[in-house]
Amino acid sequence: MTTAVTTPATGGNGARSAVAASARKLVKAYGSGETRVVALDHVDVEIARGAFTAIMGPSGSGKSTLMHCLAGLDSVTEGEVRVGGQEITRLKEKKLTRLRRDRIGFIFQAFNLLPTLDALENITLPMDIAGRKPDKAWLENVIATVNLEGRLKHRPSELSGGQQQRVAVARALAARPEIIFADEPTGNLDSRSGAEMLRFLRRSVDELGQTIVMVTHDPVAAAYSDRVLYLADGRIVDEMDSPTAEAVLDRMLRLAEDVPGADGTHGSAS
Ligand SMILES: Nc1ncnc2c1ncn2[C@@H]1O[C@H](COP(=O)(O)OP(=O)(O)OP(=O)(O)O)[C@@H](O)[C@H]1O
Repeated sequence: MTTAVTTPATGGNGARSAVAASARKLVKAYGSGETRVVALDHVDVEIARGAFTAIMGPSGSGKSTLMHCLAGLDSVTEGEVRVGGQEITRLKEKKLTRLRRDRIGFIFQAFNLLPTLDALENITLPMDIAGRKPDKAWLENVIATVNLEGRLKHRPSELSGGQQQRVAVARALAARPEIIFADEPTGNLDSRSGAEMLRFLRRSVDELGQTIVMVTHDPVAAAYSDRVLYLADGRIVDEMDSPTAEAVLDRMLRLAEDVPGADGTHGSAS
């Protein structure tokens, strides 16, 4: 089974679709002949707008590849990907770059902050590069959401790891992207900063209406989401709405019995 059905977004304004991004019959293969690896095997998925979606699965199951294809960071072998209704798989690199810059936000494990800029300058940098003026009220809202009001003039070296991560979150939120992709965003944080970060992501969905897709190995992190998609061997094999950490862990263990390698010990995607 490779189908995941979206949860309808509540309270839509009618003009925007309830789906922020989608993939249809998405195949991504690396290499050819003997060394060909099918990382994604006919994946159908819809990412609900204004919701927090977690992608889980064992190492090598295709999580990062799915995220990169949905974000227009990686080309696809077959199938189509849409962001906000726009088909992106056949876009030329220049248009893709613009789409990523204007409509997509990223949070990676490494925060990629510029050391010579202060927190506020780091937050507005993508908009400065794009020549866009930040919406002042929105920016203040984002900064308040991530609790950075007292730290805006600090450089990254003067901030704790958790604070730096919050700057990275604020940077992703500030431009009001259509969708934010977060790849193991808590991977390099201690558990307290990680929990803080996840609460901010949750708040940005609840209070700012942000759409977030997060790749994670951690059932506790996944429990902050609205919906968990489980990948194994390049396919979506299960999904769960309103997850709890216990339910996610239980499902992972059961999938490990059904799908060889789904316990994360020897995942393969061949
Ligand atoms: N550039 C590449 N060239 C060849 N194979 C690749 C490439 N990138 C990924 N793969 C393969 O595609 C499959 C899926 O990889 P992917 O990184 O998406 O998995 P993942 O679920 O994110 O793994 P992890 O949890 O370990 O980060 C793996 O078998 C991987 O070896």
